[in-house]
Amino acid sequence: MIKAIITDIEGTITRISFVKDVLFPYAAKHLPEFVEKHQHTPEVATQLNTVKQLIANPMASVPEIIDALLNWIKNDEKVTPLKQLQGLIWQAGYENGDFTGHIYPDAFEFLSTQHREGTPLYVYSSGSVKAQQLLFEYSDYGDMRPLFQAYFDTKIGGKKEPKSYHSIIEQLPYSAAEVLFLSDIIEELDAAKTAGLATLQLWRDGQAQSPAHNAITDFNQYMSRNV
Ligand SMILES: CSCCC(=O)C(=O)COP(=O)(O)O
Ligand SMILES: [Mg+2]
Repeated sequence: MIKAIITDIEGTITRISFVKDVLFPYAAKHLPEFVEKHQHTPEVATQLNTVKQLIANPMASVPEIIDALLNWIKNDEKVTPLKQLQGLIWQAGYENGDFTGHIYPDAFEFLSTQHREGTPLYVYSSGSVKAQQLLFEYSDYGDMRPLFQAYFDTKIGGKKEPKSYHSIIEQLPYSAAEVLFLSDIIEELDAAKTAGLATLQLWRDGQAQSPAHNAITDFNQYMSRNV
């Protein structure tokens, strides 16, 4: 029996094009100035040091670090220091009203219903916890943060690695089999299933499907119990 739900964000409850065509370009546009300006604040300096390690260049200059980060944005690489910096950069965009966090209407209805009926909801996304909370605080439906119990990002591990799901389950008062993981990406669902979680794929944008996981095109199908 499912007692809790962990949801992915992009492609599952949020349109992929909102992330790719709105959030990523905003981050790319503002990242150089943001890094130049905040490079000495501890929160940013820690991430810049991690970038230096990842590009195996301990002496990398700020422009070289910026180039690496912009390249990762271009290739949609889920690299933790980039995701952490993106969260910090998007804050201004949300606060200035440049955009609101996209949530599919059926996803909002589903999450609200589950919350109302007492099913605890958790988030696991490659976007940083800060980025997740901003998206929900400034969502199309207003502040959705009260719907969620806790948030996980790649600080706990990559989403395609079973051990990340083991680590999350260790922090929850449920066994793996009692938790449903929602995602649009087969490799993430495979990793969750290997860790013992129940899985359900959201198949909204023609993503690859796998017979290993139930799939729905929107949450109305889940709510009418067609899965
Ligand atoms: C949390 S909003 C930003 C989304 C993002 O940066 C991202 O990489 C989305 O990855 P997900 O794991 O939610 O598919
Ligand atoms: Mg996703």
